Amino acid sequence: MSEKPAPETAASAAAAPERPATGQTPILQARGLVKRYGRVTALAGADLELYPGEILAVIGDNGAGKSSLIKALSGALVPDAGEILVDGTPVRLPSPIAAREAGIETVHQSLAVSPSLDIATNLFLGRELRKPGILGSVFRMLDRSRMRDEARRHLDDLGIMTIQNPGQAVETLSGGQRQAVAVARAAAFGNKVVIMDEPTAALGVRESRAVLDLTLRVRDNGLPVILISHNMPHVFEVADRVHVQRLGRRIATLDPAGCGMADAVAVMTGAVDPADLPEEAHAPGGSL
Ligand SMILES: Nc1ncnc2c1ncn2[C@@H]1O[C@H](COP(=O)(O)OP(=O)(O)OP(=O)(O)O)[C@@H](O)[C@H]1O
Repeated sequence: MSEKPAPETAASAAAAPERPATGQTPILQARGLVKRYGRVTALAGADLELYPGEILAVIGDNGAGKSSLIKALSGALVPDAGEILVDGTPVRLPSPIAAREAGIETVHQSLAVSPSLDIATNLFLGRELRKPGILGSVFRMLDRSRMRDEARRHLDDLGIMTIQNPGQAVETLSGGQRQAVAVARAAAFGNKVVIMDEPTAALGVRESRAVLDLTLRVRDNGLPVILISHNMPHVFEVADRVHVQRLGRRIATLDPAGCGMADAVAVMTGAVDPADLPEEAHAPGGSL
C-alpha cells in the first residue's frame, strides 16, 4: 500500500498557516489542456491548480468541460495539448492505472464497486492482500482476515461507523454507504489526490450529509480533494476554493467565503464577468 503524506509538521504548519497552501507548489496542476472531439472543443486551454490541504470544487454549466478535465487528470482521456504536473513535475497519464500509480484516485459517479462482493474485497479489488508463501503473488491464497482488519481500519480512519461488518456484501448497503466504501478505497490508496465526481448526485439529504463529512475528513487526514458538483450548497459548504469552468477553460477561481452562490452561478453561466466581482470574491492561487 502506498505511503500516506506525512501529517503536517510544525515546520510546514509555520510556513503555511493558511488553508489552502496556495503559496506552495500545487500537488496537481493542469496547464493549457486542449481536447477536441471533431469540431467540438471540450477543453480549450484549461488550467487547474490543486494545493496541499484543500478541497477544490469544480463547477460549470453543462458542457463546460468538467468531465473532460477530470478525465484528463484521472488518466481516462489523453489531451491533444497541454501538460499535467504532479508536485511540479510533468507526468504522462495515458491510463487510469498510470494516474493511480501517480497517486491520483478517482471516485466515479457510476460507482465502480462490485455489489455481490463484500466490503473488504471491494476495498482491495485489484490490490488484494495475499498470505505469505513461496509461490508468485497471484498463486498465493487471499488473506481475507487481514483484508477485513485493514478494511475496518480504513473505515475507522474516516469515521465510517455506520458500516459495522467489512464482511458484509456491498449490495446490502445503502447508496450512501456504498459511496462511503468507494471514498474509503480512494483515500486508502490515493497518496496524492482524491477526485470525487458528483459524489452526492444520487443520494438523499442524510446520506449526502455523511458523504460531505467524509470529504472533509479525507482532506483533514492529509489528502487534497477535487470535488466536481452541480450542487451549489454542497460546494459552498465544503470547498476551500471554487474553480469555475466555462466553455472549456477556467474563467475564475472563487473564494466561497467572499463570494455568494448567486455570483458563482452568474459567473458560471456567463451572466457576470468575473472581473466585475469584488476582490474578496476571488480566491488566491487561481490566476485568470
Ligand atoms: N466523447 C465525446 N465525443 C464528442 N463530444 C464530446 C465527447 N465528450 C464530451 N464531448 C463534448 O465536449 C463538451 C464538454 O463535455 P464535458 O462532458 O466535458 O462537459 P461537462 O462540463 O462535464 O458537462 P456535464 O455537466 O453536462 O456533464 C461538450 O460539448 C460535449 O458534448
